[in-house]
Amino acid sequence: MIRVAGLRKTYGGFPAVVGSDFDVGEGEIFGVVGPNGAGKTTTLKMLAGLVEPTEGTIEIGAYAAGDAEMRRHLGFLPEESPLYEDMTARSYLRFFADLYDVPREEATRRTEDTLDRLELEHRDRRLGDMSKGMKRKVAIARSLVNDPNLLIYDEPASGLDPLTTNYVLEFTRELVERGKTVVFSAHNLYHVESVCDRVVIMNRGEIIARGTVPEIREEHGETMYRVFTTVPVDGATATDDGRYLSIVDDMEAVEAVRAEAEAAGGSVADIRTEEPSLEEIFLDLAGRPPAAREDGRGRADPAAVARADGGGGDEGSVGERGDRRAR
Ligand SMILES: Nc1ncnc2c1ncn2[C@@H]1O[C@H](COP(=O)(O)OP(=O)(O)OP(=O)(O)O)[C@@H](O)[C@H]1O
Repeated sequence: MIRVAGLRKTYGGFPAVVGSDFDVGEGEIFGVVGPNGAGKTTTLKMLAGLVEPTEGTIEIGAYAAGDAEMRRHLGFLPEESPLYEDMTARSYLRFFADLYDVPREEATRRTEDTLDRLELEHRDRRLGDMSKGMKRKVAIARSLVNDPNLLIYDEPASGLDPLTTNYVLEFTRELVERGKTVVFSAHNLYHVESVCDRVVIMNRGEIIARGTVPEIREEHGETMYRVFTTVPVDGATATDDGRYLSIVDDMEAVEAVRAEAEAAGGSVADIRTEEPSLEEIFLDLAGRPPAAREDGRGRADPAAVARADGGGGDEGSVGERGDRRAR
């Protein structure tokens, strides 16, 4: 549905997006991920035809990005959605439906359905008196008034509480189940991991990884193995339930732990694999923490998780991986 080739955007010589290439299939939910300043918003605005690329092409179905006919089938949710503060949710949505010439009855049905699904209460309250989460729901409903088949959502869940975030992400998934195509950006990698079919990871204007989350894991991540033995082996730590834990990064090392345990008269009691999260892969690729962690809205710090559960849980930590990899 979307074909992007050689896309580049510079602002007064500053490269915000550097030679992007990617395709998005019809009915796909596609994530554009990266830290603040990675070039996500610029990419999405170019897709929506709101920013002119410096170089490159964007085809959306049979149209070029920005084509007036294409825009009729597009719903864009900006990162910050300024709403007319004095309007109520209902009057605001009716206003936008009128701009798209949606018949009144149809518009009412469509917007009420969306607001029901998003559980927006107080639909006749002034937008200026609504919370951030409520405003975001109204903005999402606005992106759907023209029943578009392509939705471009810039950070749809950014800054929302966990419950509202969940609603928004689930709702985004539902849109795809209803046959729509969704491209959305996020700096919280967990949001993307839980929802997207495919992603591109951007950093400083560049795509540094792409594919499904399992593909990215396979290409860039490293599966770790937590091997529990009944006797101590070199480098293992004792667990609360009287076993010994070794963390290693390949099957050869697993076999070495097994051989050592058996030589000491013990055995391997359990082996658990541990897949790296997208965030851990990002850390490895970009070499610095994503913004999600900087603003405290990201996933829990894995090192803190490991500390809290004594290192014996299924979730590993970046620090732990680094420390034990030497085995
Ligand atoms: N209109 C503009 N003029 C000049 N520089 C810009 C403009 N818009 C974006 N930039 C710069 O381009 C880079 C990419 O910005 P962009 O907003 O696309 O990033 P982003 O990944 O969406 O970040 P965020 O998560 O903070 O929204 C940033 O360094 C930004 O400062």
